[in-house]
Amino acid sequence: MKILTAAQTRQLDQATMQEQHLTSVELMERAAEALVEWFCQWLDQEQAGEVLVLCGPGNNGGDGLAAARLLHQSGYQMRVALLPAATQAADWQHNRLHLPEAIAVAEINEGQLPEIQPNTVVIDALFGTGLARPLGGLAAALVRHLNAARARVVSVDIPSGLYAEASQPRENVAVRARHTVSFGTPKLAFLLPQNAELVGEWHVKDIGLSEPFIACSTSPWHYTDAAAVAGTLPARPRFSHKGTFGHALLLAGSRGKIGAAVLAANACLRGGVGLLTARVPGCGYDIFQTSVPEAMCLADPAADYLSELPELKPYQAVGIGPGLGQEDASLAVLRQLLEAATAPAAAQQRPLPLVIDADALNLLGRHREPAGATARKHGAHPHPKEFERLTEPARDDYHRLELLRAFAQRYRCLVLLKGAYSCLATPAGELHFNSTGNPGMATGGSGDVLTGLLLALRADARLRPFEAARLGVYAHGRAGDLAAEKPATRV
Ligand SMILES: NC(=O)C1=CN([C@@H]2O[C@H](COP(=O)(O)OP(=O)(O)OC[C@H]3O[C@@H](n4cnc5c(N)ncnc54)[C@H](O)[C@@H]3O)[C@@H](O)[C@H]2O)[C@H](O)CC1
Ligand SMILES: [K+]
Repeated sequence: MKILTAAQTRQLDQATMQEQHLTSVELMERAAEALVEWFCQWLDQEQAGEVLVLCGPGNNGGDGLAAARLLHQSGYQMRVALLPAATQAADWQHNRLHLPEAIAVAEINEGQLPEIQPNTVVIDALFGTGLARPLGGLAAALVRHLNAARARVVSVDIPSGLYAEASQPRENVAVRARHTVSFGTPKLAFLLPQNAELVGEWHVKDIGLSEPFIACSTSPWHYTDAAAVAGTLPARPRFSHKGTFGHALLLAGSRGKIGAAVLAANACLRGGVGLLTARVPGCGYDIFQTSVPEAMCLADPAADYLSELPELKPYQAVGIGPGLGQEDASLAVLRQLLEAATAPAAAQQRPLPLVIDADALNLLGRHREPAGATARKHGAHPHPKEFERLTEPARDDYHRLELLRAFAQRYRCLVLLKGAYSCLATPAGELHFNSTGNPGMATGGSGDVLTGLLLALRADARLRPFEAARLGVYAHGRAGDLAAEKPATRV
């Protein structure tokens, strides 16, 4: 799914109206209906009590007025407060005229901010994608008043005061919503950790916006949902054999961290790799062979860490990092691997795909390796701290995305920045945010499992690098989501 800018969203509205012969009032009605449908499923009339709708002067406020009417018709007890402005949008005026008289309407002023209790349900329809500048004056005072009340807030389209895709100073005032109900496509702002407390849980409702327009729109931002990965994984042909799916090499483990190698290896096998060989330090040989009997194992001559790179000829992909440790000898192995994988004399028919993670990235960051030499044609997946070690400290989440994008473009590699919405940057400058996964996965070993899964998919020559990476990240999160759905086993 594409993530569009506020400007593109306005064009999308126009295109939808033209294509479907709709008036703007009708499109607003669709948005309000979608919001109300969500609202009614969230809280019934009794649970909601009195619902206060705060309306700004634009179409976001118009959505709020239309929703107030529809909720009133569904039996909710409604109250509306209007933010004064010199002019109001035409569709706002239409919906103001059609607001049932039974709904109490008040105009907000500095000395008389609406009464909001902690149990009040508030629909925030002050500003949406038309926000043109930071909130100030009465609007800012109102939003501060709302936030201080700690009420249950549902923001329409986007929390008022938050820009859809632009960075903004943290001191800017914005609504802190419990839920944000948006239309058509998600906003970039929803996917960034720094906005999590404002956006709350977000929901994107389909209001039938123009598919052809969305398909033609260009955007560097994408949201990987089930539809995006559907059909990516090639079927396993009946006459396939283990060679069909590739032979992967995993370089992992050090004393005390052989578990990381085991986790990555198991994930690689479950990811469907044809053959897996793991190179582990001498101390890990017995542990590994016992824990992962399906894999082959090469013991490194050093007991506690990896010190030698094995022959690479047999492999279609190499993964390095899980539990690798920080020994200089292991950094030397990593350097040899990077050199061998990129050297023109390499025997492979295609550049040897690498999956670089965890301690391997820390090694690169600690030694400030020239990133071009290390990352070219490879896939790396750091978490934010690891990424900063590879680049520079980010001013905020938007800046981090810029750094990520620039890094992937400059060094022509796929880079996955791990987080709640892990972001995969491509050499073409696209950013793909993953939709799956849950906080239960924020635990040691999750990253090792992802490395193993990505390694399996990269070893399968039938998948293109980007497709393999996007699918691996999606499937990893989905596995976590399925696990979270299972009832916990009590011992
Ligand atoms: N396809 C859709 O997603 C649909 C969205 N709809 C809703 O329309 C809004 C966008 O409406 P728009 O009129 O463009 O903008 P706003 O309502 O956000 O605000 C514009 C209004 O506010 C003034 N203004 C802007 N910034 C400030 C500020 N900082 N302080 C004070 N005043 C400000 C500006 O001058 C205008 O007067 C979208 O979010 C959806 O909620 C449609 O309903 C249908 C489809
Ligand atoms: K809003």
